[in-house]
Amino acid sequence: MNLQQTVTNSVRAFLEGKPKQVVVAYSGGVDSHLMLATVAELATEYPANQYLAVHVNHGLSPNADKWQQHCQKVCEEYRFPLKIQQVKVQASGNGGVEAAARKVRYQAIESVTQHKGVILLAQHVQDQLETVLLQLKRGAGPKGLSAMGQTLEKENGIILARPFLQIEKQHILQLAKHKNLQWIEDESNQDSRFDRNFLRTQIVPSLIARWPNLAEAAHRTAKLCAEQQRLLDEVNEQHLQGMINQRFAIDIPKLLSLSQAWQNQIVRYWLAQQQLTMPSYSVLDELPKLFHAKQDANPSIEIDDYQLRRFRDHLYCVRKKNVEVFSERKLIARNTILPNFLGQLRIADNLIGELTIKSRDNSLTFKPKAARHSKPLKQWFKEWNVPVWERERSLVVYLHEQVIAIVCDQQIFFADNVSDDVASSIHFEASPPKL
Ligand SMILES: Nc1ncnc2c1ncn2[C@@H]1O[C@H](COP(=O)(O)OP(=O)(O)OP(=O)(O)O)[C@@H](O)[C@H]1O
Repeated sequence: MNLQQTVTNSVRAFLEGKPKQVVVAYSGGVDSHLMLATVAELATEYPANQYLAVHVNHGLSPNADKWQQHCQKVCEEYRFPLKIQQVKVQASGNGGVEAAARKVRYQAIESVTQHKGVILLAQHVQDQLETVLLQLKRGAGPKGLSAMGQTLEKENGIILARPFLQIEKQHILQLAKHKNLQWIEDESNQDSRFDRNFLRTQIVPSLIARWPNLAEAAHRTAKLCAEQQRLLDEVNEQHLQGMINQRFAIDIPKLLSLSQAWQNQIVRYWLAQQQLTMPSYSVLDELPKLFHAKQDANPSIEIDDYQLRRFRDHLYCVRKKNVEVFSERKLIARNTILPNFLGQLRIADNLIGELTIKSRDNSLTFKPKAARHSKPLKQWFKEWNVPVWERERSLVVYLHEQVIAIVCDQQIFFADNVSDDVASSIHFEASPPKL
């Protein structure tokens, strides 16, 4: 098979099947330009798909606007629809500006991608080698060494795909030159203050000169680690299911009945299920103190933007900024992601624009459906055994001026006077999802 065919086939695999939205993450660099060119060529063969290119303008480089114009020009030539996403990058926490830019970039691209849509990213096998090396530098275990997967279906139903992950950078360059593509060079790629650039410009070339197959070998290691991690996660899942309550809190005595290594495994798996940053091993070492603190103590462990807390022999994970500023919002979309990990509301068309959600008002009296007597909300929380910090996170759903439901802690409660029609038009998915 020649190079052109290899590249075309690697992309084709993601365009086949049921019609879907195909989103090309287009930076203007050579890799994603070749991706765009390949998709543009194949699009006529798969006309039922919906196509879109997205360029994220981070505004970080003095050339950012020129790159944006370049991407607009190229997409016009291909007659390929393009969406420009302007973002603001605020460096904070681990990884500095690079990590912050990556995070907002993915969010910006996903925000224009539909459920079950595929985002095509143009990372290649040398990028994979760099990722494995960066993970080694962090002392990662099998999960980190799994590096980038070829396909990943995210919790929000969006698929991240990397068709070029087994393709050599030099082959991408060769084909791009052959096709006479005009791409931009990001000058910051040469800045070796960034770890990835340091590896790319100063380390990887000499490693590849000595071991030409190293990138492929690293990709194989990543795949093997991902496989091991999947096996481990199957067992983690079984353990976790046997020890979590309705609020996704871990039963501490059950956890402590396992070996230390499994305890660490399960806590890390549990946090990963909630999409939270992984704590370091030194933080995990603090857990026994939390587990064995006096019953009347209120201990907590701080990690980035969340806390681990113990409440009635259960381990809870709580966002530090407990109440996201959220005073009132009219629901104008069929799917609304609620703040504070409360979950997602799905609303039938007839109720869109009619419903409003507001933060909880303490004075509210609410009567859950099927309850016989109306009681203050406070009372319900007590009866449901909702920890104090979680009470702050509930939201009230209004239909016009009437309270019809309360979303609280992985559940939605409808008021008694709500008709079955209205109640069945609102679906609530808890977050994190029940596994
Ligand atoms: N500003 C951006 N807008 C849209 N997609 C982007 C942007 N930056 C990167 N991407 C996507 O993420 C992938 C990985 O990013 P990375 O920074 O490694 O690539 P790059 O070197 O900037 O560009 P390229 O891969 O196009 O040569 C890119 O291949 C591209 O698909």
